[in-house]
Amino acid sequence: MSRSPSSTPAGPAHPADDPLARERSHLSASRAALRAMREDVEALDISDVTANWVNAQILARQIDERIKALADFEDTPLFFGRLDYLHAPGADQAEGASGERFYIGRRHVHDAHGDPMVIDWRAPVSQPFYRASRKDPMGLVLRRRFGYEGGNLTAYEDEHLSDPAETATAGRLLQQEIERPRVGPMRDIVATIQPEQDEIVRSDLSGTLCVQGGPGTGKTAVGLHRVAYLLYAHRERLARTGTLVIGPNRSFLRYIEQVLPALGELTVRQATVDDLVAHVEVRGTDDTAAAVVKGDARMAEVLRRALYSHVTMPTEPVVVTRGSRRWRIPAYELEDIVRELLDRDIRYDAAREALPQRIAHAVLVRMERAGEAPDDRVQDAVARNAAVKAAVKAIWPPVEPAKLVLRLLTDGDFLAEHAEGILTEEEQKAILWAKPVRSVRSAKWSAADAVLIDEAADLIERTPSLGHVVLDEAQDLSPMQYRAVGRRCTTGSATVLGDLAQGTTPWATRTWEEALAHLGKPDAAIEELTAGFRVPTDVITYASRLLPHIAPGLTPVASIRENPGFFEVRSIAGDDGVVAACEELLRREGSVALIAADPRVPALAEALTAAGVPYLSPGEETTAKVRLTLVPASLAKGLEYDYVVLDEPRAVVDAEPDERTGLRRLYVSLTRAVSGLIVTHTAPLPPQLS
Ligand SMILES: Nc1ncnc2c1ncn2[C@@H]1O[C@H](COP(=O)(O)OP(=O)(O)OP(=O)(O)O)[C@@H](O)[C@H]1O
Repeated sequence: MSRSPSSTPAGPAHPADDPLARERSHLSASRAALRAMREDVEALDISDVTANWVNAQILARQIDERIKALADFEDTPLFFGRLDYLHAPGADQAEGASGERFYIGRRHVHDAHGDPMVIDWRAPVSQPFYRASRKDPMGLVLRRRFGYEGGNLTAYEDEHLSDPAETATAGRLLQQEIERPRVGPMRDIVATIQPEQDEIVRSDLSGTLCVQGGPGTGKTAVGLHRVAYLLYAHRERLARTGTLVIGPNRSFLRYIEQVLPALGELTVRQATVDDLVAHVEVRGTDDTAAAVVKGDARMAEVLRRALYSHVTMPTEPVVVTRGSRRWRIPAYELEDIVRELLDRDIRYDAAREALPQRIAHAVLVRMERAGEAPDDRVQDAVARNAAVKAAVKAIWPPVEPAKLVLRLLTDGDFLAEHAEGILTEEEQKAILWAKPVRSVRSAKWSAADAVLIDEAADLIERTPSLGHVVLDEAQDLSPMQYRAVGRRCTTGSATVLGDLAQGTTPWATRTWEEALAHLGKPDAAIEELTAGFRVPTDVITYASRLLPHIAPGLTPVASIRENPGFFEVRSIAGDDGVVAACEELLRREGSVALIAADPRVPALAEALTAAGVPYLSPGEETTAKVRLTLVPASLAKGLEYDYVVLDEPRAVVDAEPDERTGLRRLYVSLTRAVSGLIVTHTAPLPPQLS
């Protein structure tokens, strides 16, 4: 590997001989070209091309979005790499096939002649930037990485991939990028995606992929870059069908929300599972026993049975009077029609809508036999006939999903009838509401109830499917929640990201195979990421002591950070010691979190306030003045900070209903720090840590 003079600006006297100066001039030229591209769009006059106001609005919005997508952010490098190919890549390559040298960046930039100045990192021609190796140079002679300070290009680093004399070393620029202190929300990793991550990012849209990875292995980053990649590779299809990123809670979504826009993707919806199933207002909570039963996949069958119990076999004939004639469809024939509809794989409402037409058809057959020649209009009229309507209402009445669930949860006999042989009596008792509830509106629905309503709604009417769904922190979902996500990608695919060791719900996934089956994607490939980009070696080694107790069989994360970080377990006398540890870490650069068991948070908030140390809540953006976030352990998942003070491990474990969940919560809390961790305690540490 050869290196530039790093950040020393001094170079040869003539800029033309100085490679760094040449690269800088390509950067300025690319910036100018991007500006010109933006100005071209801004100058578009649409007054002549749009016939009406609505079209003009749509076009204006598209132009607006395009202008936004063409923005040049001063401190974001426009390109971060360069590839010199031995030969021009095949003439069939989509972008820039004519040249042998390509600059790789966040977006495509071309000059006034349409020749590429910067190639989108997602283009096929860019792939060797992430994948080429000495073993397989992929046609490259040179891979160059650029170092920036703010928006200024200050360094570069070369790999001559086909030069046998050059030895492979971990690049310093790459390492620097990985070790950069964290400030504010999550940022993209587009300049440093690693080969095993790139394989996930670029894997095909058609298949579902599940990624098991320990803390800080880049699952979230990979999932977000995968969306950006898929939107590039399948722009039209996904614009039609839509993409969705699902995260565990609001603060997590706020933490990741800027990554996709920074990659130029402004249209991806980000939501929690609760958002997806928000059919009712959630104001209640379940005890664990109830939540476990409600989240169990067997509930789907209970709901199905309860719904279809509304279908009543006809006992009376339908008699349709038209003019002077009466047409009679006997009960046994109606029954055949109903049975045939029940056997078909269609939703409850689709069958309900088909029923009047089927009955009308039976009437028409009789009319024809009697020598009449009825047409489609007659069939429609018969289907709307009062007698037919009344029969349909009696046989296949409309059902409201929330009312169905309400009845199951409040009417013990109704529940018993449909849960017979599926749920035990005890399980039924666990989910029955103690007090009667009058209406859907007055019910205190829980999050698990909303998922049941979503299941019922889907039994009645098919939920539309998106093109691709990324499901992060997937290990925590209940089987019923997996089903809710799965029905949103029945005709699309999913990327499932998670860590079995970080499962902290009572229903947390035991195996990915099981989870994928509930999701409806049993054939998904399962990949594992084990290189850790976040947590320093000493810290991850300490946290990994818990692995045999929380997820035996999982591979511990191997930290690839060179910076050894800073790690201390400190016995203290009281909350003053916690505040002191925070103040100590605040003297360093970067973000600081105080993570504590949820019940400890109020006392610590008071201690910080008393000491005059300002702090934020998770999801609030840090400022130069306030860099400390007080994080309840229950919200720490998925987040990261430069420095962490972890308060009282024993309390973190004890705050959970059982020890294994407690230890998993502790594992999550211990693995949030990038540069350093202080564990403070007054009580003895959990023995599993020793
Ligand atoms: N290839 C990479 N280059 C630079 N930074 C990376 C790379 N991959 C991951 N990171 C960084 O490592 C940190 C951890 O990544 P991320 O949050 O995606 O991990 P995770 O596996 O989702 O962790 P957790 O299980 O704790 O949620 C992030 O700051 C991310 O930007």
